[in-house]
Amino acid sequence: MGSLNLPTEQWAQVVEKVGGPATYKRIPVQQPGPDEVLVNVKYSGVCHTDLHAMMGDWPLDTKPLPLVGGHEGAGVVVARGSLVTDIELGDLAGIKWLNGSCLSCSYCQNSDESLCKKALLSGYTVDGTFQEYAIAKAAHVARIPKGTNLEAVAPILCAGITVYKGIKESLVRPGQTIAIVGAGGGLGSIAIQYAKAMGIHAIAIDAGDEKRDLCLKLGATTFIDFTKSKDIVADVKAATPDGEGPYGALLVAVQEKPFQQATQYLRSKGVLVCIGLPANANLSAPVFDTVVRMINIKGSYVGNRADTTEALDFFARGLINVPYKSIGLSQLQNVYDLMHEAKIAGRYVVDTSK
Ligand SMILES: NC(=O)c1ccc[n+]([C@@H]2O[C@H](COP(=O)([O-])OP(=O)(O)OC[C@H]3O[C@@H](n4cnc5c(N)ncnc54)[C@H](O)[C@@H]3O)[C@@H](O)[C@H]2O)c1
Ligand SMILES: [Zn+2]
Ligand SMILES: [Zn+2]
Repeated sequence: MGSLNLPTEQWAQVVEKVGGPATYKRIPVQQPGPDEVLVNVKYSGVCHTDLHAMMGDWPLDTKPLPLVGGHEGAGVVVARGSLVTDIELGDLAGIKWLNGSCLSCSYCQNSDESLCKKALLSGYTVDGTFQEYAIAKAAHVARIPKGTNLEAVAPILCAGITVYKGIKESLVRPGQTIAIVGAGGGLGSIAIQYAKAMGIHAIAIDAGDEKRDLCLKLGATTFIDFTKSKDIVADVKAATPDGEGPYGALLVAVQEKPFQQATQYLRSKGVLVCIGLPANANLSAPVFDTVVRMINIKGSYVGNRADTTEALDFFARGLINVPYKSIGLSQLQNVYDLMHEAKIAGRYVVDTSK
């Protein structure tokens, strides 16, 4: 194994029981296995998924507690296993939700790596990036170009990849309109900019003046406040040129209701892309309408390695300005509290040095 000088202990945020809170404490620095790298995480974005993981919201077990969350980690490679030859010590790298996958099952062969049954999930089935030193499979770490601002790029590693892939899955084309539901949050605010960069009009749906101002500043064509609108379906349709509704809807909200509404305002042949993962939520739609209006309903789950490279390339070209606020890793629980109340416009990024 090759490595730079490493400490034996580090600061981390550790979840010790379901429901939290996360505890800021010293833990040992781990060594990477033969096909892994150790990344000195400088900054990590805080995704709503981290909060779902701590709260035990999903029908999918985490690794046995204690768990270190986090999966938008941007940093520097400081150690690599003996089999790793294509990333150097000192290179910039990103740890994403998909920490590793088997690379040989039929899903991996088809580049649907997120569907791999042996996938390792950062901050969920393996310890993640809310620590100073985190491990990932070398094949899966994102290659980040030299000179990149690690604080600004961190949210691309989950939010960016996920919404970029989701917009592609929506099949919405340049010149057409997409509805982004949950547009003022982390995924949503970044989705507005990918849509804009791809030449797609975005109808942003969320709540409150701060999120409205942010969405419009980031390039949304229209903002609809779901707490004020008397008829969301009518308002969304009215925001499209022919009144028929958008070609696609990207659901990044953390409540069930908007998933049900979306099939009603999509234009015929429209595509509903489900990305948000509210706890215990179900999705139903009238069969008759779905058939005769040819509505498509699909899920989209992060992205593969090519999506990662492409999403980072949009960032590198200056097309995506992640709206983030920075805070010390020690303050993570405060971010979770704000997130739980839907009070975060954009993304929080934690700095692992404080
Ligand atoms: N599918 C995937 O691969 C994937 C990847 C990352 C995150 N996620 C999930 O996406 C969701 C969003 O994550 P985030 O980090 O952006 O969360 P966030 O808390 O930053 O944003 C969620 C937003 O949804 C808004 N919202 C709530 N109810 C709404 C409603 N009825 N209509 C419109 N907006 C509403 C909130 O006001 C908030 O702004 C989470 O459930 C997360 O787990 C999925
Ligand atoms: Zn995430
Ligand atoms: Zn696989």
